[in-house]
Amino acid sequence: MPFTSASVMSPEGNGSSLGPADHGSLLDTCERALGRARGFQRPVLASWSRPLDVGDPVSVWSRARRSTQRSFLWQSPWDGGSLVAIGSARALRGRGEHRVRAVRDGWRTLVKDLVTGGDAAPGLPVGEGPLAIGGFSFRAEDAHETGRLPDALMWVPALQIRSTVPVPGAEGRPMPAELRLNAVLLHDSDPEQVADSLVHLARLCLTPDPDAGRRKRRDRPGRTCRSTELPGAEAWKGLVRGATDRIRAGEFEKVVLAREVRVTASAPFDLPAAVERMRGANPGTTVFAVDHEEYTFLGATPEYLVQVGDRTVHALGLAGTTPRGATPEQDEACERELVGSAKIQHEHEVVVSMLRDALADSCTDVTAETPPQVVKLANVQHLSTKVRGRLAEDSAAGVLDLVEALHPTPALGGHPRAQALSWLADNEGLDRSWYAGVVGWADRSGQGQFAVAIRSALLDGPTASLYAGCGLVADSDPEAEYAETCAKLRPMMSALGIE
Ligand SMILES: C=C(O[C@H]1C=CC=C(C(=O)O)[C@@H]1O)C(=O)O
Repeated sequence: MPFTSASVMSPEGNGSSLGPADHGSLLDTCERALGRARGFQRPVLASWSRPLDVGDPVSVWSRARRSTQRSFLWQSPWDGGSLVAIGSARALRGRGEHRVRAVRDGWRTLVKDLVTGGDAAPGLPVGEGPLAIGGFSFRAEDAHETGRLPDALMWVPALQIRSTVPVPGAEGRPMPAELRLNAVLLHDSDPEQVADSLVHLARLCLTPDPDAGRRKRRDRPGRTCRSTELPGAEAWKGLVRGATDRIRAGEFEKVVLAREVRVTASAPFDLPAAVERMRGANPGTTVFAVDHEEYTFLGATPEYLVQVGDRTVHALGLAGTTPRGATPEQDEACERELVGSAKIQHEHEVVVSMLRDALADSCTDVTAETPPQVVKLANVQHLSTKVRGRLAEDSAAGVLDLVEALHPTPALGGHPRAQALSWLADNEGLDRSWYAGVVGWADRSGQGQFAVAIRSALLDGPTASLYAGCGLVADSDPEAEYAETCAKLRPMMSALGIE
């Protein structure tokens, strides 16, 4: 594809197009990577960047996501970071027990010979250079057995745009961002061809979509939906009773039991519209979407597993739930129950103490905030505790090592982990896939952010699997737990337009 300076124009005007000098600099980066690939006789990652102005990054994702097999959207309230990634320069895979480590090792090897070019954008949230993005299923075997999303899939995107999340009302107004184009060069690659195809991709992502307005107007088509609960409501409540029996018998202390609602619609779901609704209705959550082949996994989660920036580590204990009240008085009563219930406190403390212990292996100055805070979401409220530490001077651990150490926490699996997971494997009867897994990104110096993928759904055209789970302890009540899962499912139902 021949390059012309006018061929890569974004809708946002100045600062948002690539020129011939950019093309020359990108080509130079690819040529240097080729030289290194020939010298070392191994694949070399080339990563070229430049500052750019973008309007709403979500609109870039919306128009470009289906042009390649993989895309990624990330909008986080933690540091206001936004990431849109299209295409894949290199997949990093892992299987089984050591899947996170396998991905980490693949990533480390790839960035060892990294060749960079262009200019990085200053002043963006944490994260630097090319990123590895993607996630891990709840349990290593799940996805492998059923062939939906892989156990572990991270990849280096061909195109990544990092910026900050637009403040409400400012969507579409140009703001500073970094465009980065990545490719892996082999000893026999043609650098000109590589550079041209990256420019072609950038054009695709940055060129305005004349249909964007029309698409917004098609927001809620007259779609009809058929839903099935897996398992059925009474069977699920029976499982709750079975779990609490085992807990009282001393087999384990806590288990997080989930259920699925499978929805078949008369027409495919409108995912850009769903993302818009999730963003609008769930402030304070991380909105993510992972496109992999025909599947899309998306969610708006209030929980993060771990964040590493500048050698500071943050983990979050989020466990213990009550509904939101219909009036301020009722809401306060629900909050009092959340804060005052010994059962909920216990459910929460199990998570926080595991996080504290796990961080202590690689961190100094590990602290957990006390007392736990109350996080209010659209229709539920949770107990929340931030746990923080500093990576020890002699620690080489990065964010992926912490993912391996922490996942799954007792907020998703249970405690003790092995016994709870074994009970779930024998009884839950669910393919959780990436629900209650982790989704996020890592940079080459071990910084990164991983969210816990709850309040999420896995979509395949007109079929959606929605998930929700509850932490069970000895005195959990099946009816109350069932109602809690209904409340947790509601935001995704509304986002997808399922009534
Ligand atoms: C497992 C889920 O939530 C977890 C996170 C917050 C509160 C939870 C609870 O109170 O049970 C769960 O541990 C879910 O939303 O599917």
